[in-house]
Amino acid sequence: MPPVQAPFPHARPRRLRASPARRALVRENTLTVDDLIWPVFVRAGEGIEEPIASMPGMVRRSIDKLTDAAREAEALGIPAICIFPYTDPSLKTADCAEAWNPENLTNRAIRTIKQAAPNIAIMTDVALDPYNINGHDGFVIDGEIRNDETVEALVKMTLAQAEAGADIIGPSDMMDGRIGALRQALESSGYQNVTIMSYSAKYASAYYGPFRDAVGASGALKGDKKTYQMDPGNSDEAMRMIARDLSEGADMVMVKPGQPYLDICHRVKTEFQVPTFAYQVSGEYAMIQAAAQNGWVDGETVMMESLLAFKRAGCDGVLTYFAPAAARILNG
Ligand SMILES: NCc1[nH]cc(CCC(=O)O)c1CC(=O)O
Repeated sequence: MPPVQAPFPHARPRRLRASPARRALVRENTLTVDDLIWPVFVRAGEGIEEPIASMPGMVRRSIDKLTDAAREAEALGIPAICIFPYTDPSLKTADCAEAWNPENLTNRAIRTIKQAAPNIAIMTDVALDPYNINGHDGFVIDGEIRNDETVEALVKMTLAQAEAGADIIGPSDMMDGRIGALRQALESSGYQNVTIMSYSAKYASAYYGPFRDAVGASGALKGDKKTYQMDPGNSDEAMRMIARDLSEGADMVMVKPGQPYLDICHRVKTEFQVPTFAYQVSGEYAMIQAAAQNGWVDGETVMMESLLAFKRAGCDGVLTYFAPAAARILNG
């Protein structure tokens, strides 16, 4: 039944907007610090915070500095960080062996942060691109992205991350069958409590450009990712990917990018009623920062509005480079 509304002037919708108190009482959705996951970039060295030109305000940190940042995020009440490595080009190979090296940057960062900030959950990225000489998320053999060989490598990568202490595994590779393979490997290796947040509906998007600079993959990438990431024109396909990943053992699902795909977020939550997340990706962040730096928009207000929109669309949380800035505002 549609909501009953008296005719004007008995109904004046503006009455409910007439003061901050009344607006607060009837607000349907709110953003809280509990909704935030902070993606961060780690690099080699010590004492380093290196600015990322295409993501104003974001830096690549050496492990010691990243650990300080994780402690600050924990103190702000941010529930999780997500670690992405900037891999030295000399460590990139066609067989991507660095991806499952127990001593790679990500795994060392996980161990150090676990000690220093035990209450923040650590999420990782599972895909081969930071380690791949050609910048792809999967193995390239004879010019083709190979699915099944890649899944075997992702299993090794995941087990190394779980061993290091990762709480949430984030497969972002879009290979077929990887969720089932990762879940089975985690179960049989004693990691029953490791959570999988699947990048289930990940689109082949130009909004990832600044991220590829941040992890040093832009120069390496040959071609595009359209044979594994989804076509931006598709919506039903996203529902099939979500259903597939849930049936293989994903605990949480993600839509990526975020703001241009809020319709997908809403469909996922409405059709599946499962923990649903969005990734406000690097290009979304860069666009807001660029406009704010030029004085064209009020950066803080646009940031908070963009994050609230994810809640309204039905998301349980959002991966956002704005997490600390938003948390500071929310904490007052
Ligand atoms: N598998 C890699 C990965 N994991 C997260 C992002 C993008 C994040 C962002 O743009 O902020 C990407 C880039 C890509 O698929 O090319």
